[in-house]
Amino acid sequence: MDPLPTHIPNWWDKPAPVTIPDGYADFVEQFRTLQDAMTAAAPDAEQTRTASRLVAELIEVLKQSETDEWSQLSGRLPVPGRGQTLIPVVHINSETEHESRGTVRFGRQFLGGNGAAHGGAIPLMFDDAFGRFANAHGRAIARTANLHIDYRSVTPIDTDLTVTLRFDREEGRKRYVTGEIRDGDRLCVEASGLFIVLKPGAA
Ligand SMILES: CCCCCCCCCCCCCCCC(=O)SCCNC(=O)CCNC(=O)[C@H](O)C(C)(C)COP(=O)(O)OP(=O)(O)OC[C@H]1O[C@@H](n2cnc3c(N)ncnc32)[C@H](O)[C@@H]1OP(=O)(O)O
Repeated sequence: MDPLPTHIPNWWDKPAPVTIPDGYADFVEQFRTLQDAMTAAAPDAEQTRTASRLVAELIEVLKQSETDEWSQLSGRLPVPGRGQTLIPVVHINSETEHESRGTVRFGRQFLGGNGAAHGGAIPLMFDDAFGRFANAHGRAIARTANLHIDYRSVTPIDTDLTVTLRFDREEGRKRYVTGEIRDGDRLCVEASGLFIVLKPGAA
């Protein structure tokens, strides 16, 4: 597992960092496994009742620590996937200011049909990966203005795929990024995005 820092950094101009408890990263991984297991299962009535009771207990435990956006942990961890269990996790193997290379594996929860990843999971992955990359390397905060996806061939689930992101150019407040997913040599997806640096005072 990727090493977990002990605190969340301030991505926006917000108060004090939040402490990450021991075991939280493992819990996030378990939660992703739960989503895969849920998708892959065909429980009988008794198994459904048991699973439902356990999930109800889990909800009760988590609700005890419900908090605001700036204190929550999910989506804010400075690690691959950011602790956001909805998003396919891109593991970065190498990165410069201009290019990022890594891997992604779409688990069973991202199944569209017949072994192929859902067409909506792919832009979700790119928005997050582009968003992180476009905002990395000391660059000022920018938001996605547009995102374009070309599905060139089927993207398989449960397969280690390579992801490449490129920071193509910057024109004033506009940042242009492109990327692709490959299964071995086979091109699965091409993507491009426009990120716009926020105007002073914009949130
Ligand atoms: C959220 C970030 C957290 C960062 C923290 C640290 C990172 C931690 C990791 C986080 C990883 C997750 C990252 C998720 C990233 C999202 O998903 S962000 C959420 C999705 N995006 C949004 O909600 C954005 C909604 N839209 C907006 O807020 C505004 O439209 C925008 C995009 C800020 C632009 O508004 P604006 O600043 O008023 O821009 P404006 O002055 O109208 O236009 C500027 C230029 O851009 C052009 N332009 C504007 N929109 C478009 C467009 N759609 N198409 C083409 N051109 C356009 C204009 O024509 C203009 O061109 P020029 O005349 O200068 O040549």
